[in-house]
Amino acid sequence: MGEAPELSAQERAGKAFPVSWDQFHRDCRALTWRLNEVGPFHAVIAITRGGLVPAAIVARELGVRIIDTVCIASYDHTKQGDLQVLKGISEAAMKLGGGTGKGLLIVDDLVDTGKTGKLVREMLPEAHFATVYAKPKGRPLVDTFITEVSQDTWIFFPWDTALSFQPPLRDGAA
Ligand SMILES: O=P(O)(O)OC[C@H]1O[C@H](OP(=O)(O)OP(=O)(O)O)[C@H](O)[C@@H]1O
Ligand code: HPA
Ligand SMILES: [Mg+2]
Repeated sequence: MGEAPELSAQERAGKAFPVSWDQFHRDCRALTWRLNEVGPFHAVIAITRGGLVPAAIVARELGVRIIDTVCIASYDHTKQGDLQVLKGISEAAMKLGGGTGKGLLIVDDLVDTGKTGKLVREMLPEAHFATVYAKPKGRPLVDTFITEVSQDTWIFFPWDTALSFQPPLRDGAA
């Protein structure tokens, strides 16, 4: 008997949570309302690539113009592999955060298992970490987030999706 095919994280998740551009923008603005109570921040550090979009919106709302990136890859589409730091935090941003990240705001689209967030927190232990969405395993790592979804939910972001035809419920049943 052959081995069962390995399930992707998305397949394991089961439930789908699609997010439109409009919803994402609203959620980022709601996140900023909360962050405004915590700041001011010297700079925003976006965890690429998913953190780039919320970082742009949050930085615009908070009037922060210094934005740096930490480039980490872990999921190849929906399978999580080893974390790879492709680019670290710049020296200039490190200096602004006094070497520990104090006064810096780390932004990502979501925390899932928390592996990515943990790695960045280790680089900047005193920074504030904000994500738009959080799943229970990663939630303890995040200082501020907007919406929690269950661990068995897969979030579909608007930059990964497109509008497509859906057969009507009744006629489309196979
Ligand atoms: O909490 P974790 O289980 O570590 O997962 C969360 C991370 O996974 C996704 O990034 P991904 O590695 O897919 O890269 P991307 O941002 O370039 O899409 C997401 O944007 C988070 O950064
Ligand atoms: O639920 C998710 N959606 C999109 N990307 C992800 N990366 C980890 N978890 C997720
Ligand atoms: Mg990411």
